[in-house]
Amino acid sequence: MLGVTPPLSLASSSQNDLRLADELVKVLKQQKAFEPPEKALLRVGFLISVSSCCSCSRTVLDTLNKLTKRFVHEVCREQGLTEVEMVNAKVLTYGSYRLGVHAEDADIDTLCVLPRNITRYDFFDRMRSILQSQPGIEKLNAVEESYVPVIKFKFYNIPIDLVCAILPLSTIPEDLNVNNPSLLRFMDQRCIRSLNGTRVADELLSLVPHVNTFRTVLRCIKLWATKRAIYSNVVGFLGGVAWAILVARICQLYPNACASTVVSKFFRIIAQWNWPSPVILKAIEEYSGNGDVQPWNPRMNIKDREHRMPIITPSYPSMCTTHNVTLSSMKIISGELNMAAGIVDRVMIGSASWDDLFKENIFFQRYEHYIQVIVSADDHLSLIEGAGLIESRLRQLLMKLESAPQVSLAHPFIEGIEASRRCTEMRQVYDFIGAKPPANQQISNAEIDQTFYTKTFYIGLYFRFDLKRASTLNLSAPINGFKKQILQNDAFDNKHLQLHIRYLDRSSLPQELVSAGSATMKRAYEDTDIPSINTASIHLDLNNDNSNSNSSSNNSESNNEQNSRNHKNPSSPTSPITMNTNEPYPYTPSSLAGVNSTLSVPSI
Ligand SMILES: Nc1ncnc2c1ncn2[C@@H]1O[C@H](COP(=O)(O)OP(=O)(O)OP(=O)(O)O)[C@@H](O)[C@H]1O
Ligand SMILES: [Mg+2]
Repeated sequence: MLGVTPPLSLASSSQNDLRLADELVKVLKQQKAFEPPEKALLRVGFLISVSSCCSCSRTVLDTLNKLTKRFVHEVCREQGLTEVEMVNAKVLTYGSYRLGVHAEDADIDTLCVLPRNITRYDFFDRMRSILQSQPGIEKLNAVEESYVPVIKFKFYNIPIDLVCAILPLSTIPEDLNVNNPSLLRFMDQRCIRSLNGTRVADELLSLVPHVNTFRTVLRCIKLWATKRAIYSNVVGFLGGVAWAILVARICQLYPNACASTVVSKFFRIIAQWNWPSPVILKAIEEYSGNGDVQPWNPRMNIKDREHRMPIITPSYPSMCTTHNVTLSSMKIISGELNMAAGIVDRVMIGSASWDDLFKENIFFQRYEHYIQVIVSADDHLSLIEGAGLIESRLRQLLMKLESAPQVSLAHPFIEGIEASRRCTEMRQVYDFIGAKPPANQQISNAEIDQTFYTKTFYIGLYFRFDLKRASTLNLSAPINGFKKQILQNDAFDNKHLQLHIRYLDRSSLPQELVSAGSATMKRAYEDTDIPSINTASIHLDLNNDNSNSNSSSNNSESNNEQNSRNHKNPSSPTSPITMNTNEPYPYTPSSLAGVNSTLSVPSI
């Protein structure tokens, strides 16, 4: 038996379900949930021409492996070691690539496994320079201070995440078994976390009854979650590993069922899960007392009790993959699961098709009210760094917004949207970065010739009451609180970066956003006008409290001041606050109801 409870059914699937499973695979292929063979070859083994000026031909993973060995040998030589060639290092994969479920546009998650004489500093210094000078590598960004330190880049346009783990070994055997727990004993926390991705992927595959069924179902769920704009760990939804654990759990509960049956069970069971009961694939291994990485344990750690939808990795030390989930994102995920359960029920009886499951959620048509968080820079590298910081902190803003009594739902779009524009007048700059131009015409008309870059994050807002009838809504405390937090952060480079937050109603959104679906928004778009604030429809006061922001956000502040003056509603103080009946509530509260206690996992 796999899993922490006996299976719910050992039955095999019906002929009808088997036929639907075949249809599902066809639809997944049409939807590019499988990587086409030519791209697969580029990643793993086929020879490609590196560049016109270079006679050698290599593959992405093969090249990374060779660069890693070169890097380690260089450092060993500098350390004066003899027999440097005897010291080995290697690259492993993790994430969806290792699970065998990566889609056409997925990243490759890679891990450099390094011997004990190499330091993390060497990796971020020497390895980074080696990568930087490698043909085919671009957009390199090292995020050294993150929870799992990583170097991100594109290699022949394939996004790569490269992390490193230093093992307590003098050389790394080619046939290293990463699942050997004794390896963890003398490793630092960051290395343990980095190694964990590979260990989790291997263990996940060993904990499901049929790997092929698991993979098909996971491809289906990943595609559905992407189309419905709920696939993203960083902004508070679920990322690849969390969806993988959920799918693996349902596979365990129906070990003999085919993919279509498992998909239908998946939506019903997860929609009714008795949160915060955790989803686990095996009993969590207790803290061994070695090192300071403690497995997830809500009885011992207060922080772990805050997790709303705990989905726990199987390998020691078990971690919660969903600590970013907020009240709003939980409502949204539950609503989407319920809707999908209804669709799949119809697919199973032949009154709907799989394509109906993968209809895009048009985020930019769903809400009346949006907040734009615009980070801008005068060079692209600063933008990448600044935007990374904002994205990783966006959850703080979401939590602040959803704690405002009037806000029923704060829904982040799953990714920031990049734009760049060459500006020849200062007024274009102000317009582009979302700041108000100064009153002084001379400054505003001043000529320049420079390209500016922005990354814009969107939050859809749903209010508890009808804004047209209610008083002016003051969201200045959460907005300014968030701004202050960012601007005071040392990692936010005030010299090159600016942050502006503003309100837009749906009619003021960039047109291409409103017409494009969530999945097609992945591409950055260039030279696009971001409209100025539509003053006629604003009822939102973002700047009416006592909290002050850092001076570099002055433009935005004065902008908001102006707006709040423009939009005082004379009847507001006495306007009754009414429930919003104009717009159907996008995720019904009933989507949170329903408990299936028989499925809950054992107490922890
Ligand atoms: N919140 C998290 N908690 C624990 N591990 C995580 C978390 N996010 C990422 N990881 C680890 O990093 C790996 C790669 O993350 P990533 O977001 O690329 O997901 P993925 O499974 O590779 O899916 P995708 O196809 O979207 O790339 C995960 O498989 C997991 O091992
Ligand atoms: Mg990945």
